[in-house]
Amino acid sequence: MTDNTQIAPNETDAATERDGSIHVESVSKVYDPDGEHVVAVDDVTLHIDAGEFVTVLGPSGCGKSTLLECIAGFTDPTSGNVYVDGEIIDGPSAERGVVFQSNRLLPWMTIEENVDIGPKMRGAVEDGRASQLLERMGLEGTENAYPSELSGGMQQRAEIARLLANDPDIMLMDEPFSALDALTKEMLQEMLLEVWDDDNRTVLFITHDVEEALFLADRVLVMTAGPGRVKEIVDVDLERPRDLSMTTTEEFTALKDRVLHLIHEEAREAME
Ligand SMILES: Nc1ncnc2c1ncn2[C@@H]1O[C@H](COP(=O)(O)OP(=O)(O)OP(=O)(O)O)[C@@H](O)[C@H]1O
Repeated sequence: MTDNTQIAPNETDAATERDGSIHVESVSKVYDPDGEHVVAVDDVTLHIDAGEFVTVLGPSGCGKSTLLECIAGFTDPTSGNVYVDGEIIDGPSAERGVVFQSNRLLPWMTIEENVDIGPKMRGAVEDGRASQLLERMGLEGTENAYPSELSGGMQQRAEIARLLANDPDIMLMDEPFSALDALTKEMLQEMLLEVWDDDNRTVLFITHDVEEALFLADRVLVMTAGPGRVKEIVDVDLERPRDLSMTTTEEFTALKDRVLHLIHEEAREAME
C-alpha cells in the first residue's frame, strides 16, 4: 500500500509521448439541494501521472462520480482545484474525454456520423478516420448502422471510438462496462488495455468491480463511504501486458483480498 504520492507512469511502448497529468488538490464538493448540505467529496488530494491507469472503488454514493465530474470540468469544486498538466482547469475540454455507463451516442445519427461529431465540430473530419477507429474497436462494417441496431457492448465500443476521434490525452470513464454481461465486459476490458497500451493516454476509471479495478490499474484508489475521502491507494504491481488468465494467480488473489478487506472495513464503518 502507498499513500497518494505519485509513481512512475507505465513504461510500455512509449511511441506516443503525451501530456495528461492530473493533479487534484484539496478538492471538496458540497451539494446543497434544499439546504441539505451534502458533502460528496471531502478534501481529496491525488496525483496521476500522464499515461497512468488509475481505477476508483468505493461504496455507492461515496462521491466517485462527483470526483470524476470535477476532473472533467462538468462541475466546479466547492473548494480546491484540479490541474491538468499544471494548469487549473476551468471547464470541460476535448483533451479530457468522458465515457459513462450509458452511452451518449445520438440515436438519429449513424455510427460513423457519431464518431465524427468531435472532428466535425473542429472542422477536422478526415476521410476514413472513423472507419479506422471503428475497426480498432472491432466494429468494422458498422459505419452506416444506427446505435439502436448495435448490442450494448458494441455501443460502448462505438462510444470509445467516438472518444478516440478527439484524441484526448485523458480518458475519464464512469462505470463504462457495468451494464454489460460478464463475457462482453471481459472482452472490453482487454480491448481497453490494448488501446491504453498503444496510446499512452491517462485513464481514470470508476468501477464497483474489484477484479476489474485490479486487472486494469496501475493503482486503485479506494474511497471512504460518504463523504468521499481517499481511504487508501493500492499499487498494482502486476506484469503488463495483462490478460484475464492472471486473475487466477496467487498474486492477483492476494491483491484482491487486500482490496476487499478495505472495502468491507469501509462498509462496516459506514454502518456503525
Ligand atoms: N447534482 C447533485 N445534487 C445534489 N446531490 C448530489 C448531486 N450529485 C451527487 N449528489 C450526492 O452526492 C453524493 C455522492 O454522489 P456520487 O454520484 O458522486 O457518488 P458515487 O460514489 O458515484 O455513487 P454510485 O457508486 O452510486 O454511482 C451522494 O450523496 C449524492 O446523492
